[in-house]
Amino acid sequence: MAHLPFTRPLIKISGEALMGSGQYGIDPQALDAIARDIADLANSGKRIALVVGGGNIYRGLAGSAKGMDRVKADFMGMLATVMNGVALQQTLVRIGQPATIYSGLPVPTICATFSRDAAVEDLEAGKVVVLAGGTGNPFFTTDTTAALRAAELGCDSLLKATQVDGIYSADPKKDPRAERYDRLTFSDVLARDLKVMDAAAIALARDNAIPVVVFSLHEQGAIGKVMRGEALCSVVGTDADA
Ligand SMILES: Nc1ncnc2c1ncn2[C@@H]1O[C@H](COP(=O)(O)OP(=O)(O)OP(=O)(O)O)[C@@H](O)[C@H]1O
Ligand SMILES: O=c1ccn([C@@H]2O[C@H](COP(=O)(O)O)[C@@H](O)[C@H]2O)c(=O)[nH]1
Repeated sequence: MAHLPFTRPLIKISGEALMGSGQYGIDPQALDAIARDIADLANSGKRIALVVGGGNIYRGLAGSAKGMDRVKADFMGMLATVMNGVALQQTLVRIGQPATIYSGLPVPTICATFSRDAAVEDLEAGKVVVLAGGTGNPFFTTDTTAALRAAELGCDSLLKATQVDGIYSADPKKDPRAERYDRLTFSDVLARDLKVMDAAAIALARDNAIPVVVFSLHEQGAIGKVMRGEALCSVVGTDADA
């Protein structure tokens, strides 16, 4: 496993990872562990932007499958990511790591609406920038948000911290015979319809030449470990990188 040379990563934190061993919501211990891992990385000089998912609270598709209007359900999903984002930013600040939060969905009583220039200024000042509220639009996901914000903020990589230790030939939670890949191209992921991230996110990362790294957040210090080449991951790049 190789050390990852990135200095300005955008890290997408899975909402489900915030549940810890629970089935729903936010586990304070899991939140604390993730925040400490991120703070260690920030202290090593990396400029870090974070996009947080909402799968521990609400997903629009699940809501609409049960009869909810899709657009309203997606707004509920985006609100879930605002809750996770506030929890993460507050935990970072509590442990001494300067951090700001912006939301793509305007909720001005809670936090500032996303501004690219303000977020870049915060990154340059060494603050961790938490990006909640998705893109602010229904029919998208926080993976697409992560690829979009990575391009807007000039990030050099998109690290997807999730439930699985990489990209497999099929969903490893459903197919125990699925094979894990160390390296893939964007075209591989799209052509083989590997559903670890949605196609819109992969296409945006490809078009902006932003490598994508998928790894598991389950181990203590997982983000630091993957950056130092001490944990499994799958790297998606252009044909030239592969
Ligand atoms: N080919 C594949 N390789 C790896 N994982 C896959 C693949 N296809 C589907 N998956 C599934 O994708 C999941 C990760 O994406 P998912 O959108 O569910 O969660 P997330 O983006 O990490 O965040 P959230 O919990 O906030 O929704 C993995 O847990 C895995 O079960
Ligand atoms: O731009 C966006 C981002 C997210 N949503 C909704 O939020 C939930 C939670 O995000 P996950 O990526 O699934 O963690 C998602 O299911 C959508 O309902 C959105 O509408 N627009």
